[in-house]
Amino acid sequence: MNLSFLRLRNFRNYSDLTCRFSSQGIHVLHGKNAQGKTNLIEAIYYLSHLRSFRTQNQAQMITHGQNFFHMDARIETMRRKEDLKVILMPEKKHLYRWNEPVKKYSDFIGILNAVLFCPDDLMLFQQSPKMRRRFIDMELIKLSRVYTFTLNRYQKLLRQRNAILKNDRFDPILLQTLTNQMIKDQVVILSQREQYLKELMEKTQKFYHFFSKEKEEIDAKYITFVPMDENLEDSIHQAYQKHEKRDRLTHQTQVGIHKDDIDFHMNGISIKDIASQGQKRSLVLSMKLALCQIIYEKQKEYPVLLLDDVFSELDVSRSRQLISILPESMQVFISSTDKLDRSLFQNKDVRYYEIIQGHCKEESR
Ligand SMILES: Nc1ncnc2c1ncn2[C@@H]1O[C@H](COP(=O)(O)OP(=O)(O)OP(=O)(O)O)[C@@H](O)[C@H]1O
Repeated sequence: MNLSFLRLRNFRNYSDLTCRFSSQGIHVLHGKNAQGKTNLIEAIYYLSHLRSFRTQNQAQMITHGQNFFHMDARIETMRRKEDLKVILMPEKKHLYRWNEPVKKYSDFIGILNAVLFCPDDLMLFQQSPKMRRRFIDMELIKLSRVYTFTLNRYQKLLRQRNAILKNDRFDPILLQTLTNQMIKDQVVILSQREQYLKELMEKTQKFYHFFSKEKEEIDAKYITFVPMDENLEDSIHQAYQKHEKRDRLTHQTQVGIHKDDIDFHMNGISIKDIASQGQKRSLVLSMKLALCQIIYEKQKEYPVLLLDDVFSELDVSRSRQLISILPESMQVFISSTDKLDRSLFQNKDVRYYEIIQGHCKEESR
């Protein structure tokens, strides 16, 4: 999969930018600080996820003094071409595929499948459990329609259940009906989350060893409120029965997958307590490469890989290792303040784009 064309209007410091990219190879976006390199990476990420990795407030992405942004993109996959358009106004978002409006975000997310590494990813281990659940959900949403549907329904039911619990004179039959559906949904969500994490970590471990040459055992445990075994559904039922009194007292659903967490560990010790910044960086990069591999195995083509400022803290040997394991057929965007010497890329196909104050100029090869 690749992004072959991008036009941005009123997006951050790009008033009107048109770019064409080759279908594979490494695209180096280089330039001084505050010129718009990360803004460009953010725009591509946004087209894939309909959210930014830098802000919750999407209106911040609209150029100061304007009241909308406009993105047009051409995505090419092995099977088809896609024309995508997003128009964002402070209160509204309009999505189009081949100029036809797209009503549901879930029908748009993942048409462009982009995987991002950015320096803030290193916070994953320190952040709240919510961010670690999101780390899994963001990818499963793109990989499985059943997961997306089930997770959306679960979240809706959870809101309804909490609303019912806030009313002292609620209908117990309605509460039980909602609870039963939530239990079934959690069986699906838990199974998919656990399976995905297992696959991700198996692949991560291999990348980590190759990439960093370190011998540590890397793993992750999915932490939930019930044992993950063949009696999963019964165990969830029992947990809900056990907590029903507390749920009523606190007017909140006390147990469920909305409280789960992931414990990443190295040689059996929690990453947040033991790993150096360099080890965390190698690990997160390995997870991103593992994810690209999972996507390739499921969809028979690589996602677009976005590496924001990846080399600033990597030593030369790790930088070379990283470049050497990037698959030839994957389209990669790398932002950097340095122009990154061609020799770093060995024999890889590399193109340079200079970013200066919201303009992007491809350099002749
Ligand atoms: N909504 C906006 N409207 C106009 N300009 C904006 C907006 N948001 C950010 N900018 C501008 O974008 C620039 C920052 O761009 P970006 O974060 O892409 O920098 P960068 O090239 O990645 O720099 P660095 O190497 O320092 O990370 C700043 O000049 C900032 O003022």
